[in-house]
Amino acid sequence: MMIAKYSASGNDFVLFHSFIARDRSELARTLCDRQSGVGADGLIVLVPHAEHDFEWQFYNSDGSTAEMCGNGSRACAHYAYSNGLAPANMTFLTEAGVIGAEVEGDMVQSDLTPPKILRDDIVAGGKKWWLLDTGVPHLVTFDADMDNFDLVEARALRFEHNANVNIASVNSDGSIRVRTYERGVEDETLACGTGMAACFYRANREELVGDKAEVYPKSGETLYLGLEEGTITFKGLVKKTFETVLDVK
Ligand SMILES: N[C@H](CCC[C@H](N)C(=O)O)C(=O)O
Repeated sequence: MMIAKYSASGNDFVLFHSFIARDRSELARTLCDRQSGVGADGLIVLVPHAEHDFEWQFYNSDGSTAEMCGNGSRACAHYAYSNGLAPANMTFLTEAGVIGAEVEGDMVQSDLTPPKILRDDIVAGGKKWWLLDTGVPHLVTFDADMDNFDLVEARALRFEHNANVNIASVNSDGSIRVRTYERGVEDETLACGTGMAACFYRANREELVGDKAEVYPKSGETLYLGLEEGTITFKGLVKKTFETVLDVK
């Protein structure tokens, strides 16, 4: 089976397509292992869908499934278009709902599911946190000192709230820096799309930024976020690192 390895702003994925949806949790753990496998933050498998261009199965590197993945959706759209599985402007089904995506060269925009504020009253570690849903759950706090990301504290909050954990800082020019501890990877990743979306949305709701912002994850790449009629648009470059034949199914 041909598999592809992609990086979307540093968040990296193994992808392939299949006619059959099956439990691939064990395969995800095997392929995503950075010592004995290909190495990735997640596995994405595209399968046929009667109404949309395709449906996907998304697995974190620990084999857990997740309803949505912002960076994965951008890599997946590029993979689908490059392999003739979908037009440049496509829709596909995730457990979070239908995602629209548009491919322009290596620049891909995903339209995420409508963001929800689940809680805005959490206090932990002397910080005020919001819990938001941008396809998956995210805790968000603002902290000017981005070096102040305590991964031990983040891990505890991740399990207490079963959510990804983000710290963000709004720059004077309205751009946002974000660091994310990712559920299911159980570590900080170089980028987390739904996490950047959650940080952007809180900053927008608190009038710290307007309806558009550049967001910089740990990888330092530039992502373009927007809020259009209640939908968060998420745009940035993706890179196909390599493709190869592997005995997977
Ligand atoms: N680890 C997340 C899913 C992937 C999210 C992230 N990679 C993104 O780009 O949105 C979770 O289990 O909630």
